[in-house]
Amino acid sequence: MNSTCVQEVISPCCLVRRSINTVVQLLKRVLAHKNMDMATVNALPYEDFVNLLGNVVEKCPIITAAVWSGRPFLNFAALEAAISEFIDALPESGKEGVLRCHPDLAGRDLRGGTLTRESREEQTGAGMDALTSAEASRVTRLNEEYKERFGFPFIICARLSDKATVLRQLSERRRNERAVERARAVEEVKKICRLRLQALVRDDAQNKL
Ligand SMILES: NC(=O)NC1NC(=O)NC1=O
Repeated sequence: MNSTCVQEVISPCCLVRRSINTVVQLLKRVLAHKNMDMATVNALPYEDFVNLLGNVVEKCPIITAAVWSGRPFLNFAALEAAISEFIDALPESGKEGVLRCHPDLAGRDLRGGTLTRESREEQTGAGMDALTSAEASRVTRLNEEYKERFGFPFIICARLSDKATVLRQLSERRRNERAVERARAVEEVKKICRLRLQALVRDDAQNKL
């Protein structure tokens, strides 16, 4: 190490400057992340990529971690497709594992305030926090029946549903055959994923319609 380097490493002034730079970089990233374009996403280091996009599939950051190595993504659709393809390539037991990472609708986590931020916003948006006591009992009973039958929770994209739709679908879908219902639940996970991604990453194709 030459003397300039030594000075730079030990100079308090230099250390302060570096800390400020780190904070500025972090702030820039946080501000940019509200609605990142694809170039920003593609430039994210692994840790930031997973920190920012790790919950696009509920409590499955491993999926985000896995697709990171597929960068650069050409566009939003390519990123979304990489996530979908990862899920599709899982064995059925893996897909069910992904489904089991989802909280019940209007379940204990909603009541106890332990949902992820995304899930809370989605469930409250669909009125799951405003059920009458009769509705709440019905949802609890049907959720339990559903889980008993399939071994994973009932999943529906809450942002695309309202209270009536959730109740109707829960009642209807519990009669499905197991493989049909598993595929249906995976489709709902992908819809949830798309909307979560759109909240973070600019989908340029959306504005061209
Ligand atoms: N079980 C279930 O559908 N959960 C959810 N759906 C959704 O859009 N957000 C959720 O937490």
